[in-house]
Amino acid sequence: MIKNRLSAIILAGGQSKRMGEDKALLDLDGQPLLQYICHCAQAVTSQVYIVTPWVERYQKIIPAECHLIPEMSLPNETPPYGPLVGLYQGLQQVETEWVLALACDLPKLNVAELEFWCEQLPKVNRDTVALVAKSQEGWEPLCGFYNRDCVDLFSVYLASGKRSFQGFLNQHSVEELKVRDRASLFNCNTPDDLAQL
Ligand SMILES: Nc1nc2c(ncn2[C@@H]2O[C@H](COP(=O)(O)OP(=O)(O)OP(=O)(O)O)[C@@H](O)[C@H]2O)c(=O)[nH]1
Ligand SMILES: [Mg+2]
Repeated sequence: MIKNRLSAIILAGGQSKRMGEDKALLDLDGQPLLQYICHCAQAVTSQVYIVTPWVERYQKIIPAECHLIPEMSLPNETPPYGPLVGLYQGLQQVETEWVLALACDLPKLNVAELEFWCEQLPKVNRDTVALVAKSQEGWEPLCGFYNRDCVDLFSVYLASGKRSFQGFLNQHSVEELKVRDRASLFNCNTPDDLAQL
């Protein structure tokens, strides 16, 4: 039932400074990490989008049914604009009531876990604008769901010059997404993280 109410936005426009090479292209059991994330997302929605400034780089590696959204330049700002801007730009392109937001550096994400997350969506309160996982460090903004209403909230937030996802999530009506398999939140940011896999 949720499938046509839900789309997914994967962000793949980070600098990968800590990794030293593009995380989206890391090899995970023979497939690029971004491709793996696309396949996971496709298990819960047929509408999968990737927001990136590097459309050509990823065109060949993503499944044919997934759509690339080119990240637009912002006037008077130099890239990188950060993940909140990426999600905002993606949200403007989708039509579903809810969007699953994902990072491209989640090698332990899996379909069973995403299905568990999706089951929580119909139970959120009416005024909830996002359902997002939390860890010891705080919100995990790219492991969660955002209501389309967030487009307007992001717009106001960004216009005030703010870019922090934590700040945004703390100031709105956000519920904590229950996570069954904590490993699925594992963020592969550094060569050491990669070696752990
Ligand atoms: N489209 C888009 N995605 C971004 C941007 N910044 C970060 N992301 C994505 O957001 C997710 C989380 O990024 P991080 O792991 O925090 O940082 P990163 O920039 O990829 O890597 P570092 O340079 O090491 O901090 C990844 O999927 C990134 O590709 C951005 O400016 N635009
Ligand atoms: Mg990360």
